[in-house]
Amino acid sequence: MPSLFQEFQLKDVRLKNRVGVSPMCQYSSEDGFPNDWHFVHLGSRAVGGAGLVIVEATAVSPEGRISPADSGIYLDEHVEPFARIARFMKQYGAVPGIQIAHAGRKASANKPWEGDDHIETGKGGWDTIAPSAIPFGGNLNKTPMEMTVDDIAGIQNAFVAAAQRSLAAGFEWLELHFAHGYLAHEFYSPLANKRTDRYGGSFENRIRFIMETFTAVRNVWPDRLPLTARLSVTDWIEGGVTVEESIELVRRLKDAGLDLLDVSHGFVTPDISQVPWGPGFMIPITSRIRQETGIPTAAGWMITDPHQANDAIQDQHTDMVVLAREMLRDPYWPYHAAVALGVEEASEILPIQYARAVKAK
Ligand SMILES: CC(=O)[C@H]1CCCN(Cc2ccccc2)C1
Repeated sequence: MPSLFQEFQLKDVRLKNRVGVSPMCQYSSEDGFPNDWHFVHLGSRAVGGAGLVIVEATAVSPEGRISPADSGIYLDEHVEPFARIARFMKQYGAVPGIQIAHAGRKASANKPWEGDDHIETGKGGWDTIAPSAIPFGGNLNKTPMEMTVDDIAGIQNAFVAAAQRSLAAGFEWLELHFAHGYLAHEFYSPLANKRTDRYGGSFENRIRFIMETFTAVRNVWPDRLPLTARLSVTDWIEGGVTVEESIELVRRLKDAGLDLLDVSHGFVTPDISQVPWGPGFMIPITSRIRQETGIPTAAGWMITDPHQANDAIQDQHTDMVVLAREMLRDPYWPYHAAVALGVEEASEILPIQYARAVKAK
């Protein structure tokens, strides 16, 4: 069986293959509620054969949404609509996952197709918060309010409550969003964090928010279920976070109970000129982190080809892959990959309703 289609056991959860659907913002909610769009968008990727489907960045508080249309799990009423989606995904063989997030200074923005820019406070937007009163820049140029230590504790409590609601909704895989220039990454990166208290300055201080938040969530998330994190392991920019620092952070998260790292990069400033874009460009860095920390990994970014994905796993560079845009192009990518890799009975990746018919020539 090709490596891509071998099962993957993580704690008490077993993925039927190594293909994950990356969390992808849909900007399609009202007051955070998932709806028929999310049910079809996520359900169809479970039907298409992915071993893991992760729900988009779901806000732990209303002001933690990137846009007013982001999904959220900051209300108890959010649980049941998400539970319906998680049940369906599980019924069709995908492990139901969810990413919980706070957008920090990148919050209060328009949808990408409506400008991707900040919305003025009082005109549909809201005041943003961050470790320091430093704007992201570009079209997200609102200056955030510097968080007090009480604000920090409040957001950490919101992450804990969001984790508890995620469990109640039936999710079995939780990913903390520590990447892409959102709140946790803003604390981690010297490019965004100029604090002079115990949450800023030294490496120890800059990782404090991440370590405290992770530990608080670990304490409420069952040990038998994977607790994972997506981390921007490099800012690519002088003065930003480095892979070397991130290896030390990952070691500490692993010691604190991290079960897998979803390796990502960048986006703490508008400058993406240093990013070495290209097919699978994050696989070598993922491999290094996996090697040097021993943490199971998910590799993402510009992975599109079945052989490319299979080789990354076969060659021990990562435990699994997470696909985003490729899954938008083709929800049935896992089935097509199985055919491409010569998996016997590839049609059985699909639900019973389809399998025989799909096999027939
Ligand atoms: C929530 C999150 O992490 C998402 C939001 C949308 C942009 N994503 C990052 C991204 C940037 C440029 C091209 C593709 C993807 C990050």
